Amino acid sequence: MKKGEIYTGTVEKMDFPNKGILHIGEEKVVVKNALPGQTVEIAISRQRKGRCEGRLLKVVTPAAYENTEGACPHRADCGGCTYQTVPYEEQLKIKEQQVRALLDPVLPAGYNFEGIKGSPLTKAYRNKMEFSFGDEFKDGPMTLGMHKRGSFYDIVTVDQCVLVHPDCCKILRATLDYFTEHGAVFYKKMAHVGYLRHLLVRRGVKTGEILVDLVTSTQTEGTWKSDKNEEALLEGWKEKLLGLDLEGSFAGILHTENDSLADVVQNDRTVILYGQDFFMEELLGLKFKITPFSFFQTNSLGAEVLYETAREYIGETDGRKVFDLYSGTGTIAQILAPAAEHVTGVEIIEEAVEAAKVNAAQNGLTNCDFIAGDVLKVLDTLEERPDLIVLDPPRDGIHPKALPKIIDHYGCEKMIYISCKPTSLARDLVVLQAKGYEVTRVCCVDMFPGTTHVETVVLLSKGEVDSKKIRVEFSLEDMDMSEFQDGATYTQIKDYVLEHSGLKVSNLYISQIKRKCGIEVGKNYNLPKSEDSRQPMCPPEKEKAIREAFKYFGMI
Ligand SMILES: C[S@@+](CC[C@H](N)C(=O)[O-])C[C@H]1O[C@@H](n2cnc3c(N)ncnc32)[C@H](O)[C@@H]1O
Repeated sequence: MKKGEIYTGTVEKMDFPNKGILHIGEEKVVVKNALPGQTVEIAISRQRKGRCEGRLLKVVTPAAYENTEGACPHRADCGGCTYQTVPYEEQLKIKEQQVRALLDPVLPAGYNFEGIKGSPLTKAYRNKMEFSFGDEFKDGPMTLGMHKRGSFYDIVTVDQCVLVHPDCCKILRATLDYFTEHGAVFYKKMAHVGYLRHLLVRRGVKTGEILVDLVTSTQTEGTWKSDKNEEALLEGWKEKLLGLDLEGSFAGILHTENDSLADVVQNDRTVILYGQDFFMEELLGLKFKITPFSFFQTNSLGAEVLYETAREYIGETDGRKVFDLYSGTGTIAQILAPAAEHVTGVEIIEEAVEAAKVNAAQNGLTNCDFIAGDVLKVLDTLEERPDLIVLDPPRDGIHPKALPKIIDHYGCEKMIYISCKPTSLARDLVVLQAKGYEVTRVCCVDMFPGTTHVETVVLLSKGEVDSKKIRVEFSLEDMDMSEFQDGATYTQIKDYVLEHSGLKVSNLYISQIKRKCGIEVGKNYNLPKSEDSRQPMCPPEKEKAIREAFKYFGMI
């Protein structure tokens, strides 16, 4: 098979998270976003080391189970939801199969997999959305919404997005119309010029409280046409929002300045234009204060199912000391605190830790402490010995140096691992089992209907180390074994860079920076073939992001 050749075939299954698998003759081809049962036309995009990848050109025949009724009108363009046309029961089946396919090779045969729990809401379930300003076509009119499927630049206006409450869509539309009317220009992320960057909308599903934050650059000179100064421009925007006919009510309208080169929603300075800089949400009878940039599960009702599941797995906490590692705004800590003797939460985002402290006080909990810092470092300073540990790390899983530390220094009878990425979970479970933990219960909770994401909850109990029980027969195609060695794989580094800076980096760039940092790259790997051959050199912005990933993975 050659790059560019076009074929038609039927998708057999979908590997995590969105890799449709089909065979053209004897050849296995991986096609992103192609659903099982669909007959698709594809163009071969990559053929390397026995792995063939194709680009989806069109769906020739939909799968028998697909149903477009009530599906999102933006689904063809927006990169957000792959499973829009898949009935919910079928989505759950696909996700369950994908998680099992990743866990089966690393867990003992017959392990206790308890299935998948669905989300109480399958539409309008998200309490948070980050929209970007941009355009859909080169020099087209300004848009505000999500990245077009597979595109780094093009933005599709998603004012009928089905994942959020209609209030959020009205706010999006009003904001886009207002700034278009005033001739404001969006920030071009490669040229680093322009004003409007992102619109963050958070709305409590239980409380109906709305927090809106407009993120702009500080470039005010010549970036809009109306005669208003910045203050007047933002005042007009605020008034427009306050005049909307919404079901919920505004807790706050904010303006954040961000001049970072990376395309991520973050703040340099936030000003309150109306109300306050947080909104309240309720989970399992507790109240939580949520600030614009702190982590809070995006599906409030789904989070209740997730936390109930974790609480059930944990069982008795009476008189126990608990560590909640990667605690965010302290939700899990506070759900466990009423019965526990003491709970310690550790979280890297200071804003989230401050919110956790306020939340615990408001919920009348006096036996929780929250520490701001990197789990890897904070673990060295804790004197308390926990009876139980809850691990809820970010997508990359637990830092390769932090996991052995957690087990060796604090390893207690029971641990709960909540994971939003089954590949990193599978990797960490190998380490946990090798260190004597047994997986006693596993189940999935779907917090993200319509999308390919899924959460997995695992109960681990300390048992005897029995190497025969530990199966490490990985398919190298699904998982790179070098993930278990010191440092990180190229895929992990790429994922980290994309997630934390919004930048895409190539293997070539990573290897260039590895060399600069004196890290082993492998003989002749990505070296130019001859002295005068020209290779693109990693731009400074990407170098910075790659170095940050190296630091995160403890490689420098
Ligand atoms: C999946 S969230 C879980 C949050 C919380 N348990 C909840 O359910 O809301 C992961 C959290 O880990 C935090 N985090 C990421 N890296 C960290 C690190 N190295 N040390 C401590 N916290 C970290 C993130 O800021 C985020 O709040």
